[in-house]
Amino acid sequence: MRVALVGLGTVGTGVIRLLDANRELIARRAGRPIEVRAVNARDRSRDRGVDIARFDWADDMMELARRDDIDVVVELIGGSDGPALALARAVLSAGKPLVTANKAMLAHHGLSLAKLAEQSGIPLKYEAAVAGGIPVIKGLREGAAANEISSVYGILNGTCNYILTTMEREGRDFNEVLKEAQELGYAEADPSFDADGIDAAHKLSILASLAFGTQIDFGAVDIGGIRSVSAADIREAAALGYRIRLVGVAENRADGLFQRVHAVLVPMHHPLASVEGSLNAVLAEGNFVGSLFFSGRGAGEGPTASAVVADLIDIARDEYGDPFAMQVEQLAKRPKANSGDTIGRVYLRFLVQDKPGVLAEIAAAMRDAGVSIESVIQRGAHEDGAVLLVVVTHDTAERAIRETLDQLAGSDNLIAEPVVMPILG
Ligand SMILES: NC(=O)C1=CN([C@@H]2O[C@H](COP(=O)(O)OP(=O)(O)OC[C@H]3O[C@@H](n4cnc5c(N)ncnc54)[C@H](O)[C@@H]3O)[C@@H](O)[C@H]2O)C=CC1
Ligand SMILES: N[C@@H](CC=O)C(=O)O
Ligand code: NA
Repeated sequence: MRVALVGLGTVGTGVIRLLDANRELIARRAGRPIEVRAVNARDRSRDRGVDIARFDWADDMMELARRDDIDVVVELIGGSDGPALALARAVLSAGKPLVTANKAMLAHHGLSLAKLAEQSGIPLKYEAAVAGGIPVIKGLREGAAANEISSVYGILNGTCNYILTTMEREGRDFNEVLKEAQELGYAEADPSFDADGIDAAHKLSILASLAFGTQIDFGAVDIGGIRSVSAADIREAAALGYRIRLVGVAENRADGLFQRVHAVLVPMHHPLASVEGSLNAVLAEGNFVGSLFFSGRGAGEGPTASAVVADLIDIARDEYGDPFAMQVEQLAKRPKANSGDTIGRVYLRFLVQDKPGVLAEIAAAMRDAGVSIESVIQRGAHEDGAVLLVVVTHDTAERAIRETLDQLAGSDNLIAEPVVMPILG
């Protein structure tokens, strides 16, 4: 099977290395050899540590869609629109199979691309796009296909998980650890997609569609990131028996689809608490299978290449079906659920003035909103006479937390925006 690779960065070079290293095994498993025939990237001469001189260099990536000597195109450029989308459309319209790791493109255009694939009766495969090397697309699309799935959630961004767990273990600074994650090849070209939760939201919207049989609705994901999580939050959470993780949650609720990415407190005994570094994990609840837990490396060269090549092997074996497990027209359109109804315990961290009446003001705002307090921790002088105040609530509706914060907005006693993190489980 003759492959064209477009994009020769972390993932593209990983695919070349993997196909070189496991050539014989892959040929036996795929039933035929899989070989890279042509490549294209922005820079032809960059030293990538792999020999690309043995492949045809395509000056124009779009020609790859039309070439008779190419059976499959692999898009590893990235970006939701621009050249990646133009290439994907051209490849599928030409009736050629496409493999992509591009979750941004799928979150925005997955359904129209799946329609093109359907029309041509050819595969659109994207295992690498969600949770890197973990076969979660295959797991949900095939393994759990018999189930009604009510929720799917987990750690979907390796960069954020690497940052949070390194900050936790080594007490190091956010920016320094982010730089390291970039050097390790985990981060997106624009790392704010990682830190601000957008990448995890892309993946969550794809997972939700696959799990629930609904249309991808990236615009309906509530998105938060990890920039506001401080070393103090990590310490306070640990003292309370929790770890902080960026988690994406999707639930198929009676009133609609709930999709959210946010930093949460995870109890130490919860399976997500032991997910460290660039590992990802996904949990799903099926009505017959029960709980499923998938874990493995969510980012980086090797794991991502592993998922891309698994897709190529499926195509070589002629094993594929509808990209989102059913025909696009069968996917239901659901409204966004009302998140105000979400019930749970919440961690609130305030940085306040060290003066009488501050605690009373916060407690009054909570009382007025009907929020019941489980515990309060006040840590002496923090910085410049400020005091750190951590409040953990009993089960409470999210709208009551919003009311509390609205009431406190603009208070002279608050030195910084309060940090709010739900407590999982
Ligand atoms: N790095 C990772 O751990 C993972 C990455 N992904 C996805 O895989 C894709 C590739 O990611 P990386 O390899 O990390 O990115 P990268 O930035 O290392 O490589 C991107 C490659 O695309 C090429 N490129 C960019 N714009 C181009 C253009 N206009 N024309 C031709 N070539 C162009 C660059 O020259 C480079 O070779 C992205 O969609 C990313 O979101 C998915 C899972 C994990
Ligand atoms: N930037 C992403 C790469 C994999 O999808 C991440 O950190 O998870
Ligand atoms: Na995957």
